[in-house]
Amino acid sequence: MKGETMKAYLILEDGHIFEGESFGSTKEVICEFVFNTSMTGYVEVLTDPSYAGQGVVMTYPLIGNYGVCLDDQESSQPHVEGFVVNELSRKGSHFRKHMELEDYLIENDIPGIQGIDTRYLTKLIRDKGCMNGMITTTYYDDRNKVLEKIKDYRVKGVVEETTCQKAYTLGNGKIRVALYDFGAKKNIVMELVKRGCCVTVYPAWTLAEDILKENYDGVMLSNGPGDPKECQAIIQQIRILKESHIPIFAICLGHQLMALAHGFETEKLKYGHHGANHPVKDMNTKRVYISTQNHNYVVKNIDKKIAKTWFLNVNDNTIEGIEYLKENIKTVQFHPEACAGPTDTGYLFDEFIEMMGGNQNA
Ligand SMILES: NC(=O)CC[C@H](N)C(=O)O
Repeated sequence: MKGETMKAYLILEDGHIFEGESFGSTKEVICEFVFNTSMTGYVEVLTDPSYAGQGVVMTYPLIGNYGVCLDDQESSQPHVEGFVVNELSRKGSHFRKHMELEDYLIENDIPGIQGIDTRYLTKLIRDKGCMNGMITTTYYDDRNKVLEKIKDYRVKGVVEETTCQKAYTLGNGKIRVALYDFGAKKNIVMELVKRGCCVTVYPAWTLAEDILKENYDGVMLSNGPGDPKECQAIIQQIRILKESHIPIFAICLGHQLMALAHGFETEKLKYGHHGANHPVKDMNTKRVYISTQNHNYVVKNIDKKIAKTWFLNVNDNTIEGIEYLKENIKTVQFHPEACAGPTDTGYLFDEFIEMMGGNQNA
């Protein structure tokens, strides 16, 4: 409750218990915890649908200091299940601020816990891998009972939860793009609209034939939450799309699903990449860009007869982008639409425009 301090606990599946102070909603949640290394952009983090099923630990120690500007939301509401910070700034200061972070979390029923040694917690997740956990204001005498529940938790069915319910169109440019929404961030649409596109956003369960019959200039596959291998029905539709030779650009979950549609494999990383400071190398030009990332899974291997690695992660050499050799398809694991975050790779949207034949009016 706002104004009052109430104890809260973060209980991890390995038995670690952190005591802190509750903020935002006081409801109890169980989710998978990951850490995010961004120094700013907590509103964008909270509202990135790819976090559905996950709780986020911010490594930057002071969160909330510029409040919440609703225009910064990446979707209509937060998708993070729980929020862990070292110190919550109760009073934010910014000329664009609509409300305090705490009020925003109360309004959206998202529990937060502050006063946590997030440096220790991050090291723990880095050493042991991302873990399930619970945020609760209840003190449990019998921890074993809740530990069972915590361990049993799985991130599941989250694309269905975050995709739009009905198709809608934004922008009135000449280039017509269909965007498959697996839990899309708003800024993907905005980057396309800015470049003269008219974007129709489709629910994740849309059939490829319904998109193909509209004769779009290109298709975008969005980011989204969960394990890409869960999305078998979508992968089937992507196979149909790619057979049609329509230009396709994909980001994050879309990139993983396109790889699976080609018979490549994905795997889960130990603690994923979540932050606005991940260096990626363009293997064609050997240039390094700083990118924003939020993923737990990666494409493990590609068939060199079908595709080549386009980007590599400079920290751990994982695949960050794929170019398909004989198809008009390019995909990236990171977020060129990042907002807030580095905009270094925004030019990839220009490349997509080129893939669709260019824009005379741009
Ligand atoms: N941002 C995304 O699209 C994330 C993709 C996928 N859910 C992962 O964790 O790897």
